[in-house]
Amino acid sequence: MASAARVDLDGNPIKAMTICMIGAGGFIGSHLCEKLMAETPHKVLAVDVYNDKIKHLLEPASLPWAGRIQFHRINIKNDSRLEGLIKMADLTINLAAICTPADYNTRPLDTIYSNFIDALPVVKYCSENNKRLIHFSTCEVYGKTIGSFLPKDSPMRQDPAYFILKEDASPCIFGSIEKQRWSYACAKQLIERLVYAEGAENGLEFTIVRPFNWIGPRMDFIPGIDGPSEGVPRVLACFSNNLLRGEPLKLVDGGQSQRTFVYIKDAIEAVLLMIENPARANGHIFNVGNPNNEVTVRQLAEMMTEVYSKVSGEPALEVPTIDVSSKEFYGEGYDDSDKRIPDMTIINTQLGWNPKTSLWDLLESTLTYQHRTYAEAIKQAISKPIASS
Ligand SMILES: NC(=O)c1ccc[n+]([C@@H]2O[C@H](COP(=O)([O-])OP(=O)(O)OC[C@H]3O[C@@H](n4cnc5c(N)ncnc54)[C@H](O)[C@@H]3O)[C@@H](O)[C@H]2O)c1
Ligand SMILES: O=c1ccn([C@@H]2O[C@H](COP(=O)(O)OP(=O)(O)O[C@H]3OC[C@](O)(CO)[C@H]3O)[C@@H](O)[C@H]2O)c(=O)[nH]1
Repeated sequence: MASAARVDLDGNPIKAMTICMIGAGGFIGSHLCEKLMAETPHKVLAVDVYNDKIKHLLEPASLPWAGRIQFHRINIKNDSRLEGLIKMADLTINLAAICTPADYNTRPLDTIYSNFIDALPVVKYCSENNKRLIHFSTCEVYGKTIGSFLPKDSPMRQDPAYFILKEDASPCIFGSIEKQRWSYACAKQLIERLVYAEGAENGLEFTIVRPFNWIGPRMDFIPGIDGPSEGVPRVLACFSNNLLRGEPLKLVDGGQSQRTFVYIKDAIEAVLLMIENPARANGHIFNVGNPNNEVTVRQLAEMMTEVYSKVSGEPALEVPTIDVSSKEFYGEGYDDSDKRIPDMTIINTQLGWNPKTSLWDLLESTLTYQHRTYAEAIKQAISKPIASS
């Protein structure tokens, strides 16, 4: 039976479009490409320096969507082919970024260039060619909550007005300049302001996405297995690496920071709604997160330890966590967001989207993937004698 014609939220038929996806080879990009290939008629021009996370979508030629996804190995810093791809597409999605906190204070210039300078031509080509842009920013543009400046024991800290982060109301509050951690968030803030100005002055049709800690399979890398041994990925991969190696999980400054985590598969649903409902998404900035999944980093470590024990069948360590200073773990210039709870009003109103997956469930499916993918390789790596110097 022919599948029913797909319609948008207002009942209009959805026409097949061509999407230029920059950064398609990354964590979010790979899941978005999977969704677009499996559930839509759209075509993807996948632009990235790497394609290992989307190779399963590109080969073999017998895949049902073959011909609808093309990989272009391009570094957008310096490649004249970029404008041509943007002109070929109906929509450009820009995911490209250095977005691992360990880089922000140690590679601040690369971080600023990647998140601001390198995005400038993408915005320019979209605006000059009247092409729609979905630009990926970050929840980190909010920085710290207003409540974090109140006395520690102030009851006002419990008032949502002091911590709920709202796209069209909350300020962006960063640390001082020598806290170079904020190089990333500040670069993201300025590119948001440039996109917004292109919309206001030149009519660019844009949507800005502020992801709130999206996690799931294929996020970052496991150091020493599919990434550099000395690499420091984001917390999911750090903790997964510790669990896979039977090491205690390191809690930076005691793991007191709070985060809300959303399952990548829930978040991708929100992005697909933005893609296929331009009339509802254009001109908006969207928080995309799960306010129901808030934990401290310490609680995340405890939950991941429990879930990993269940999926691997291995007992947890007697002492599953150790505290480390941020200076020791990240080096000079680190600082942190205290709390990140997204206000969901705008995305609910415009797109009717809400996340579905609990933190326990998303950790169970993600750690099952991590164990299945890496446990054997880690066992081999650990059993190999260290080459004598
Ligand atoms: N994952 C999250 O929870 C999260 C949270 C906040 C913001 N974001 C934002 O979402 C976007 C995607 O994040 P992700 O988690 O998929 O990260 P990722 O690092 O997995 O993916 C980024 C991709 O961009 C590519 N890239 C970087 N610079 C490039 C260049 N010059 N030319 C071509 N390709 C380049 C990288 O090779 C990588 O594949 C980023 O802009 C990030 O700031 C993600
Ligand atoms: O081994 C570890 C690793 C990290 N932490 C602490 O966990 C918190 C979260 O860290 P992380 O996931 O690396 O990143 P952030 O949430 O701080 O910022 C990211 O969020 C969005 C994005 O923009 C892109 O993904 C990025 O900036 C943090 O408090 C670490 O200190 C730990 O204790 N142990």
